[in-house]
Amino acid sequence: MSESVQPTLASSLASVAATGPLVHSVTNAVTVNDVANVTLHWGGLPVMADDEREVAEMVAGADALLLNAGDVSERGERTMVAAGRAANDHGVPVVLDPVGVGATPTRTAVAERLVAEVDLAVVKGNYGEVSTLAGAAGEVRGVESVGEYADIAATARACADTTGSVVVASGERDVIATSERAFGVEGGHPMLGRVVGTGCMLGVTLATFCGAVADPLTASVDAVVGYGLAAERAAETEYGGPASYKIRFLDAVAGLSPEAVDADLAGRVTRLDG
Ligand SMILES: Nc1ncnc2c1ncn2[C@@H]1O[C@H](COP(=O)(O)OP(=O)(O)OP(=O)(O)O)[C@@H](O)[C@H]1O
Ligand SMILES: Cc1ncsc1CCO
Repeated sequence: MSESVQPTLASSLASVAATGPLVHSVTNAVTVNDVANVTLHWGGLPVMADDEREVAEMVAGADALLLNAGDVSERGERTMVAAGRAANDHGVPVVLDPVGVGATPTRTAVAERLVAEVDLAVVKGNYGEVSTLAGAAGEVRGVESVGEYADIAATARACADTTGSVVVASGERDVIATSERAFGVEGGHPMLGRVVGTGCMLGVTLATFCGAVADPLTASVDAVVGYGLAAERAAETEYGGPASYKIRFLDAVAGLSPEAVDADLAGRVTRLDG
């Protein structure tokens, strides 16, 4: 049995526009500029503070926190734990992107510590990362998911159970889960898979929506649907390859105003069994 869920993207975009959420990202050096720009293009305000002395002060005034574990270091781990705890103290929603968890024991230990010590609103990973956090067999090489995932819906629900958060599992088809329910989201474009950092940009997109929309599941569904829509609009332009596609994608995000969103997004989000 499956049922459709109607996304509320226009309403969430209007909330982001009205709030202009300050999104504090503790993130990796590879994709930091793309993460900052996509935050701004959604209508949020990016800040990348990552000094251990400053993060608690900065997050106190933020609307959402992204913890992206793409750069593991002892200092980075301490910074993320401090930022996460401060966010919890101030009721600021936290999105965790456990980049590369499962690739090395060190990355896995850092991600597991963050899950244990920080209350998370959303965890976003590719299929391999989500499977690793769920305790299922996941295959992560570097930061890429490489394995076969027969029942990612059930695995994402198990991950939601383990982490106590909404889980977004990215791949050819994104899956969004709580411990009770899982949804599949149609849309997006294969070009996203050819650009480094589209997972990181999805993570901060989730944080931006969480900074303006109170319910993390609603924020996640609308963020993933909006991300996919922007990817499709970018693909309709005349891009020359992955590099220019990324620029078109950022432009498409900036162009997605509430008025510019198709009314009919029905059928994109489907309840999954499992
Ligand atoms: N083949 C595909 N078709 C459609 N969308 C895709 C495809 N591959 C990836 N995507 C989209 O790209 C985005 C990033 O997902 P992906 O699983 O590649 O993240 P990731 O491995 O964490 O990325 P990165 O490490 O480069 O930041 C998601 O929105 C996902 O839906
Ligand atoms: C390639 C890479 N390595 C660490 S973080 C990162 C960015 C994509 O996740």
